[in-house]
Amino acid sequence: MEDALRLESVSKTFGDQVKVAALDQVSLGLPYGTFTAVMGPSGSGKSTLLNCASGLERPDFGRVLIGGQELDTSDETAATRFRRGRIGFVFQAFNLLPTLTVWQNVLLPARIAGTSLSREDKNRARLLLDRVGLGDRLNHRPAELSGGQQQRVAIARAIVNRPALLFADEPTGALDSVRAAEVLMLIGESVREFGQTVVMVTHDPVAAAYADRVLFLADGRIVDEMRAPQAAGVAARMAAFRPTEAAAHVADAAHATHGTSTATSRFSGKAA
Ligand SMILES: Nc1ncnc2c1ncn2[C@@H]1O[C@H](COP(=O)(O)OP(=O)(O)OP(=O)(O)O)[C@@H](O)[C@H]1O
Repeated sequence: MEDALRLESVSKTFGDQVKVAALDQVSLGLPYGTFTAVMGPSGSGKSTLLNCASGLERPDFGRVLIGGQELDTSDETAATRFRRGRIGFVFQAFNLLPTLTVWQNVLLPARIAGTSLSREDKNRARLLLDRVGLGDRLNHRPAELSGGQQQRVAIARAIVNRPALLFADEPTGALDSVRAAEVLMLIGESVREFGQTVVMVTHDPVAAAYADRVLFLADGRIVDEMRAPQAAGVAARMAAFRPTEAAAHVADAAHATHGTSTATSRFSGKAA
């Protein structure tokens, strides 16, 4: 079976005079029903990877295949139609519509796709919103919620609509550790129960440890990976990047308490 997501030698450069290779011939394959975390120092290309993989940004070179089909971003309307129903996003700017209530925001993707959620889906949406602590906020508008609450609405929306591929950029960034753990468990359940494929950018080794696999980026390349990651091992790997970066990520890892690394390094050289 083809992968849920494949990148073949994807490159993306920014800048005119001074060129920055945000992605440098990145190839990867993510099977269906897998949860992958993407980590790396600031500026290593994580967001660019997410943007190119989801068709929000067009690579300069290389191909992106979703469910075996090439994502063609030359026709924006066709690309949008292709993404709809297949791809979900949880980004830092939560993309909630301000005039709609929590409940309407969660149901919106199904309405846009012209399908309606079944009674069972709606029950599940209610349960999910209960589980993320928003069961009593269904009629509130985003402006009446905190940043963390808005983030949880965006995550519930992404899970309820079950896109085959879900891209999440720092989905737990605005949450305290208890809420973050709840959300990450929900994402993990969604991967296992519904075969969703999730790609999550994070700076937090504890969050990354919920994934099946961590990809480490440096200077636009995948320089390492870890399967069945554990927080302490991920934190140690992050600490091996540049000293300035390491300081920030070691701080992140202060609450990374359990386990040891199960790194399967395919690369012997230093990452940065
Ligand atoms: N639109 C843009 N124009 C110019 N340069 C860009 C643009 N987007 C990204 N870059 C550059 O490409 C490189 C990779 O950026 P990217 O945002 O993908 O990194 P990142 O790993 O997500 O960083 P962070 O962890 O700080 O969010 C950086 O050097 C960045 O400055």
